Order: sequence, then structure tokens, then C-alpha cells
Amino acid sequence: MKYIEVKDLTFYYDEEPVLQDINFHIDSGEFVILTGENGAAKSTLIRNVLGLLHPAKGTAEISKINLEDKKLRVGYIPQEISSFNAGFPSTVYELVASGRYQQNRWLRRLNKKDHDHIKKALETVNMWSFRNHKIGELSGGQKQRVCLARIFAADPDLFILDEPTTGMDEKSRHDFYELLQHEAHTHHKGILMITHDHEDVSEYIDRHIKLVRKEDSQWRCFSMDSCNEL
Ligand SMILES: Nc1ncnc2c1ncn2[C@@H]1O[C@H](COP(=O)(O)OP(=O)(O)OP(=O)(O)O)[C@@H](O)[C@H]1O
Repeated sequence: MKYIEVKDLTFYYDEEPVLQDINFHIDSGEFVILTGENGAAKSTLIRNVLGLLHPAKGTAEISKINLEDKKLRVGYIPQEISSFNAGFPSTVYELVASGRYQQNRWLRRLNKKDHDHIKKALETVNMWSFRNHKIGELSGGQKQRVCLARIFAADPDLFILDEPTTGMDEKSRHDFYELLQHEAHTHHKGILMITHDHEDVSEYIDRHIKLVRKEDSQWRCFSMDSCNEL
């Protein structure tokens, strides 16, 4: 079942094309990474998928299918989210709980099941013991893990993650990749993750999409290396 479908996408900032002729899809149950050198327009591409930016040509769609009578739900983590400033007042628990409210827009008050989800999400990223700490007091890697817990608490069908492991140590990264693989293979989630960590993640993923410089363009423009879509 296709969760994301990008067809013949070309995107311009101002006069210059930065992405050209992009085609790929992400199915349910797949853990796929998107790589490319710095400035290869990886974030630009996922912003097109999310509808934050709009292609000049072609289409970028998230599936309109309904799952179990609910619309497909998307969890997105933008780049550098862990740079919440030191004054950010909410506790770790509150921020993760806010993901739970997002999960069910009819929710009025958190119930026992919601609290169980929040606890599980925080345990998953080894941050349960920090639940009463203020976000601003945490290190960059800890903030990043709390943001991941917020997404897990929301329990989306499709994860779109922009360099989510920035600031995390090697063990935490491996645990996180294993968890994403489990979400994809056991719970049929779709996962598209931008990363520079392609060596460590390679044993967990199903496919690797790479953006490469277009040699025949006068601009600094990127396209897909079809050989790299395994
Ligand atoms: N709002 C904008 N207006 C004009 N140019 C932009 C804008 N945002 C990004 N760019 C340019 O588009 C190109 C792609 O940027 P983008 O952030 O998508 O790349 P990236 O592959 O995600 O980079 P990185 O790996 O460094 O995070 C870069 O040259 C960047 O300077």
C-alpha cells in the first residue's frame, strides 16, 4: 500500500531549480532513508511531500486512504528540533502528552490508556526518569529523544523524520533504528528518514534513496540516483 508517492517532481527556489525529475514511493511496512551531500535539498524534498512547499512540476502526495476508518496519520520531526531554548517551560511529560492530544483530536482529558502510551514512549527512548524535568534543562541529545517520544506517543502510521538522531550517542541511535524497523515490519508503519548516518543504519533499513548532483545542469541541482534505490 503506497503511503507516499512522488512523481516527476521539479522544485525551484527563486529562479533556480534545486530538485529535478524526482520519482519515488514509500509503502506501508517500509523503512527507507533519504541521503545526499549537505545542501542536496533533502529537507526541501520532504517539505514538498508534507505540503509545506509546492513543486513547480509533478506531484508529491501522501496517501488519502483511510485505515480502520481513520485517515492516515503522519508524524513529522523537523531538523534541529532539539534546539528548544533554555527557557522552554514545559516538562518532558507535558511535551510528550501534547503528542497524545494530537493523536486524537476529540480527546478532552488524558485517560489511563493515554498515560500508558506516554510512559511507554518515554521508556522507549530511555527518558522516563526525566519526566518531571523542564525541556530547557536537557542536553541536545536528550531533547531529541523527548521529541521522538512525542511522535511515538502520537502513534502515527507514517513517520517523516529529518535527521532525528542528531546529538544522540551510538547506542541510542542503534536502539532507535531497531525500534523504527520494528514499527515498520511489525506494525506496518511507513518510515522516511533523512540521515547522514547511512553506515550505522544500513542493517535496519529496507531501501536507500540518494539525491545526487545533476551533471548536465548549470545550477546546483539534484536528482535521484536510480541505481541507489535498492
Ligand atoms: N527558503 C529558501 N530559499 C532559498 N534557498 C533555500 C531555502 N531553503 C534552502 N535553500 C537552499 O536550497 C538548497 C537545499 O537546502 P536543503 O536544506 O533542502 O538541503 P539539505 O540536503 O536538507 O541540507 P543539509 O544536509 O545541510 O541539512 C541549499 O542550497 C539551500 O541553501
